[in-house]
Amino acid sequence: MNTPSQTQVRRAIAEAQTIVVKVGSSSLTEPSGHLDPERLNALVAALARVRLMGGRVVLVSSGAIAAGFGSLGFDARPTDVADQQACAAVGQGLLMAQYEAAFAQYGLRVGQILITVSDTIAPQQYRNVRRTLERLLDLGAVPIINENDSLASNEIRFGDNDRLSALIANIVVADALVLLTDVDALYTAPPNEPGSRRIAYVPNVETALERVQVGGTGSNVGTGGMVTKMEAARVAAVSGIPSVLTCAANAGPAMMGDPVGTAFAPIHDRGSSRRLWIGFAAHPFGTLVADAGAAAAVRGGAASLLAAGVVEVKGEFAAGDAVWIDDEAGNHLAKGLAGFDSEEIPQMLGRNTAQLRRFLGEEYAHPLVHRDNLVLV
Ligand SMILES: Nc1ncnc2c1ncn2[C@@H]1O[C@H](COP(=O)(O)OP(=O)(O)O)[C@@H](O)[C@H]1O
Ligand SMILES: N[C@@H](CCC(=O)OP(=O)(O)O)C(=O)O
Repeated sequence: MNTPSQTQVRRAIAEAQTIVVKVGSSSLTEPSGHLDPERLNALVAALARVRLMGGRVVLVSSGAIAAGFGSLGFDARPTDVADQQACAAVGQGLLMAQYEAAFAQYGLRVGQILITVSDTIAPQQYRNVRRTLERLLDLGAVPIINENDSLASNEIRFGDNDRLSALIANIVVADALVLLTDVDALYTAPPNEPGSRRIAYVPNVETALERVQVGGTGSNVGTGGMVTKMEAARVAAVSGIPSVLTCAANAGPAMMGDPVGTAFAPIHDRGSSRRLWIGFAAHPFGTLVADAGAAAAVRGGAASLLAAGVVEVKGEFAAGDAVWIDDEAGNHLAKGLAGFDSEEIPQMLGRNTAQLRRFLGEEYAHPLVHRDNLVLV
């Protein structure tokens, strides 16, 4: 696709019908670990304006842990995972109470959705999340999403909400993603470094990253810093979604297409959101090793992975879990959702569909990974 100009990208954001806005912990709380109602209300005012003008707004809000630790008696954001989960359980309620009251001033309802990575990998859950979000938007409500910190196991937590917001933008087929944080833009290096300069427009986030020095969080409540925000902007860009990164105080102007913060152009046309979700979110639990023929077929982009072309299965997984598809040299070719439990697969390897049907029964006469559930990496 042709690279759009900054003006075109800003205009696309201003005209977005469905918009996903992500706000970080540091933009909603005081360092002491209490919500800052003034900043939260200012953000809600900007979002309500877009909603009342007919836009469909999804808010991905961090801040549960930051809002909870002060009330639970911690002096600072705890580092122990169980402490963080307890703080999130308390803080999420406090956060939603504030949002409910703030949106109610504009006659708007909010709906809370808490998501874990593992909840959203299985096709059934993916469809449920999508359907609930769409119905909330159709009913005029503002969905407010956070990671389900109290349940998510640490190994597969997103941890920050930046990447989650880009995946949500995919799910709701958003026209724009707005990343709000405590710095007004992306800089050529962390803003406290002398000589770092604001970047107003990034036509290709993948190549730009080679020239920008991004660092971790600059606050004591945020997570991920600019690294995960760039990853979110990249996921949005390759999904065909323009994005803008700025500080929460600039939320209104950013959504109006004013030249604030940093705008990122889309770098591909839109793909299937479900496939993108598998590619970006699904955490692989094992590996299917393809022989040369199957590897070539998978690389071609339109083939399912058949048991006849698989030489080895590694790891333990259940049907519906994500797996890597590797070639025999160990290169990752694709990510996909397995059609069978790992323990069922060894007896299927090397057999064609007719043999699977004859020896194992009709229920085994299917691909190990169907092409609809497979994304090249
Ligand atoms: N190149 C960069 N440009 C801008 N900010 C950067 C850069 N590298 C690192 N940062 C840091 O990223 C921080 C924002 O991330 P984070 O603290 O995780 O915020 P949030 O809570 O909003 O997710 C900024 O405050 C800044 O200190
Ligand atoms: N889900 C967590 C998000 C953790 C976090 O701090 O994220 P962020 O501020 O977006 O870097 C919370 O609500 O506290």
